[in-house]
Amino acid sequence: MLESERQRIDEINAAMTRLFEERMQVSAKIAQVKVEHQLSLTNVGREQEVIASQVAQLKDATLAPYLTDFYRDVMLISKQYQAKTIKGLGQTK
Ligand SMILES: O=C(O)C(=O)C[C@]1(C(=O)O)C=C[C@@H](O)C=C1
Repeated sequence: MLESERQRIDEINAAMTRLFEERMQVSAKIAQVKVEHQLSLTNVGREQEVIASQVAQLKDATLAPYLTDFYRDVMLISKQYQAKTIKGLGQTK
């Protein structure tokens, strides 16, 4: 019971983990540019744009509120990582 569904979830999780890691690496690079140009970490307009464009790609529109929450969480985690990255800049240890 549920073996094949859990196996598929495991495969999807593995793909998401790989993409998560890649996304966080890009996020850290953005953080460095933001420091150099003295930009704030949060860009509300960009966050709205990300959510709207991803929601528009859904085939099942009933998932819109869940995908919105998902990207809100992803971007919050991204900003937490950016803040930690920035704190580490210029430190020798
Ligand atoms: O695009 C940016 O400016 C980012 O810092 C990336 C990102 C994201 O993780 O997608 C994170 C924080 C911003 O508020 C908007 C988007």
